[in-house]
Amino acid sequence: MLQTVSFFEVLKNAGNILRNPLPFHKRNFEKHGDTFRVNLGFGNSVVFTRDAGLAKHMLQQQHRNYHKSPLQSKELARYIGEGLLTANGDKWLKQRRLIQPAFHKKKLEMLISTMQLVIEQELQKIPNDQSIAIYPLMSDLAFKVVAASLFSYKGIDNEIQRLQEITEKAQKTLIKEIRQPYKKIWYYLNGTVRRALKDTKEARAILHQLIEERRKSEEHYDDLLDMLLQARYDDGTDMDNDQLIDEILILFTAGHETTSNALTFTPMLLAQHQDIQEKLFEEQSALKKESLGAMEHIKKSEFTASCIEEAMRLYPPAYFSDRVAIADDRYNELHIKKGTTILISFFEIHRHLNHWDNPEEFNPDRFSDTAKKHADYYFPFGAGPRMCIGSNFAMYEMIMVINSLVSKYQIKTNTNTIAIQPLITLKPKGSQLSFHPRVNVSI
Ligand code: HEM
Repeated sequence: MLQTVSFFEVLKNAGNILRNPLPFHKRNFEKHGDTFRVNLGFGNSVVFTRDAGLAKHMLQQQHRNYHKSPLQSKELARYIGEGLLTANGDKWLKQRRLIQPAFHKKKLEMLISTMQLVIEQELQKIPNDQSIAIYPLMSDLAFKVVAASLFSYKGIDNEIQRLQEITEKAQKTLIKEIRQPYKKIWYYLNGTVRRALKDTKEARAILHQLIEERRKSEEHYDDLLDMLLQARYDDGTDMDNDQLIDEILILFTAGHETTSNALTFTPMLLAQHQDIQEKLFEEQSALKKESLGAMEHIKKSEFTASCIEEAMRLYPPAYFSDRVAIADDRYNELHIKKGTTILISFFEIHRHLNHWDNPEEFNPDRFSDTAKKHADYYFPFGAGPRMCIGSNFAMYEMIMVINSLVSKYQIKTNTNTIAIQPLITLKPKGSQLSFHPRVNVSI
């Protein structure tokens, strides 16, 4: 029988939970163990877990018995449609089979030069020797990398800019609705939701036009859009424009904020750990001498990968996920009734004393051999068949960004703490850093 946090306890802490639910989660895990129930009143409850075995059970071994909760399959789907991230069951499987090949490592290699170009352009916006908020810069960079990988965008900067504004606005509106459910009706009445949905229609119209132009074009771009247009279902048919637009909006949403969060937390941690930053710089200086091709360079940037992996352990951008049991199930002694919603805290699993020595410490060497050795309790990209389709894409992009930053600059900070904002993703709160050019570095 699971221990339960009462509805009274939830109400008493409502203000704090709204601001940052993580201390409430931690307190209750410490008090009630790795899995407990939270009573949400009116007959509703959610089970919280930081049991890595239960997480794998739901995401991997018994994944067919667990669907995404209405938070993703309904609320998020209202803005970005029904596709990879938001669909369940057969529809999800059909889309995953179709889209997966476009994210295969070999295909991604074709995107590397486009990604590198955008990254270099965006990083040029960093002023020397001044304190700047790095998050907005990384947010633009991450959006543009996905957009350029999809559309190779030449001459459509305005359209891409508008798509970014709309994607970001839809996410903000959804956060408001979720975090302040009692104001939900107000957001409908005062037009906030209507405006966001109207903008979404505009985004769909822009994408429709871009897709139609590409369908008519004789040129090959070898970008993600070409790959998605060429993809065929088992019966030989292709995606219609509506489905393609859903999937593109999903790639924008799933690949944008998560990546910008990790690309902010990693330099912040490096700024606070100068010795680790120096080790990274040395790895890069040595690799430069080898004059490798871009892909080979990424693959050999092992310490960079370890730093990013360790940053995502401490600050997983997707810090939780949830599933609903669609039939009764059992995990060890735990009976899981049909309809139970279970929230998995990746944040807590990544800091669990059973799995990590000194979990609060930033120590990239934990990942020195291979991240696979932690695969049973390390889930930055989820696990099982619904694991992030963009994990390689994201790792390549992040390695290129961090390599470029550390090779050119010494990154510094005035603070030894990192403040967080847990919203749909785990975002940094404040991201001031200063970038000091390294002397005698050829770039
Ligand atoms: C650091 C960056 C990223 C992180 C931490 C991340 C994390 C995750 C996680 C944890 C999931 C699984 C969610 C669940 O099971 O409930 C997921 C799914 C997904 N991610 Fe990512 N992601 C990142 C970047 C990307 C990028 C760059 C793309 C695409 C360009 C992408 C596209 C997707 C899609 C489409 C799904 C849904 C897959 C499915 O359900 O089949 N992600 N991501």
